[in-house]
Amino acid sequence: MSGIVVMMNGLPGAMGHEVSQACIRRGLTLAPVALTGGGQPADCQVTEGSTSVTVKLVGPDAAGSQRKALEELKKAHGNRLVIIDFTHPTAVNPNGDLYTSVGVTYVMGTTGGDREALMKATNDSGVYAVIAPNMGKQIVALQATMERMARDFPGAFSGYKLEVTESHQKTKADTSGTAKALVSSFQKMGVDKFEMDDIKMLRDDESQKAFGVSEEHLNGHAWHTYTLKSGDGSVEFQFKHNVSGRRTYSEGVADAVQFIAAKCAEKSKKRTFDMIDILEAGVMQ
Ligand SMILES: NC(=O)C1=CN([C@@H]2O[C@H](COP(=O)(O)OP(=O)(O)OC[C@H]3O[C@@H](n4cnc5c(N)ncnc54)[C@H](OP(=O)(O)O)[C@@H]3O)[C@@H](O)[C@H]2O)C=CC1
Ligand SMILES: O=C(O)C1=N[C@H](C(=O)O)C[C@H](O)C1
Repeated sequence: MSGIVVMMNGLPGAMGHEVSQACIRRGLTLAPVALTGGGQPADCQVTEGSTSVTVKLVGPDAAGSQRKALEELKKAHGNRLVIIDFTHPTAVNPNGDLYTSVGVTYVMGTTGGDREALMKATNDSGVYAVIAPNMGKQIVALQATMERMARDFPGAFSGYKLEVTESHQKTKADTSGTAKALVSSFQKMGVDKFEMDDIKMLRDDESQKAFGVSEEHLNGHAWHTYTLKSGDGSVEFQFKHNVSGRRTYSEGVADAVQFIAAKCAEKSKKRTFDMIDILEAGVMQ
């Protein structure tokens, strides 16, 4: 589908910039307005190659201004508009409610919040949406593999003890959504009692460096290690995915935007998707 316009909510944040640039590289049009958090400047500049866009930032302060910005974009671009959200865990549900009540297609990359409530609001509203805690192609493939393993071999790791450590930049507010998704598969494979609160989070420089993260990536990384040990300690499995920087996710977001715009255009009966659906559709670049 051509002529897609994306509204990048969460600019001028780290993912906001990465994703905007990926969308421009993909030939999508970046809307000159975006929703942001409190205390941000009036606008920001996104530059990719020879393209430079000044984006007006609409904060949550002025009542109704964020809704108005969405409604105006919807009026101007109709079904060619796709909203992208990489904001903050506390914004997941209010923003989801805003998108569904205005009736716009959206891609939610932000983690945290009440995921069940987000899914319910989205399914009930009938808007088209992609909701996923990780947009990196290979990590999505690992997630899909673990889901399949859990489906095909439930109990395969029964009696095993699980340990999960995830390290992210210290500004990350929540436990990794990706780690939670993988843990949910391991739980279905029968590991010993493991709660999401048992995920060990590293958020300080010293422990992150000891974990292997380089100085230059302390401000942007996502390192995950999942260790499964048999009851008698004689067998150990380890799964690891270490991402330094954020670029790998942004191409997946552009895939998600193109996928969901096409689903909306063809009036697909299924309306809510995750990244595994997109990987399975064979449209991740
Ligand atoms: N799905 C995926 O593949 C990935 C998901 N993520 C997730 O994306 C999210 C953002 O990460 P990152 O870019 O690193 O974070 P940043 O803190 O760099 O950026 C977040 C931005 O969102 C703004 N913001 C806060 N509240 C709102 C709101 N209500 N509406 C609009 N904007 C708001 C913040 O403004 P202010 O600072 O003023 O609050 C900030 O500019 C996190 O949840 C993270 O886990 C990250 C990488 C990959
Ligand atoms: O905040 C991040 O950086 C990331 N968040 C996502 C998560 O919570 O799993 C994806 C990735 O880990 C990067």
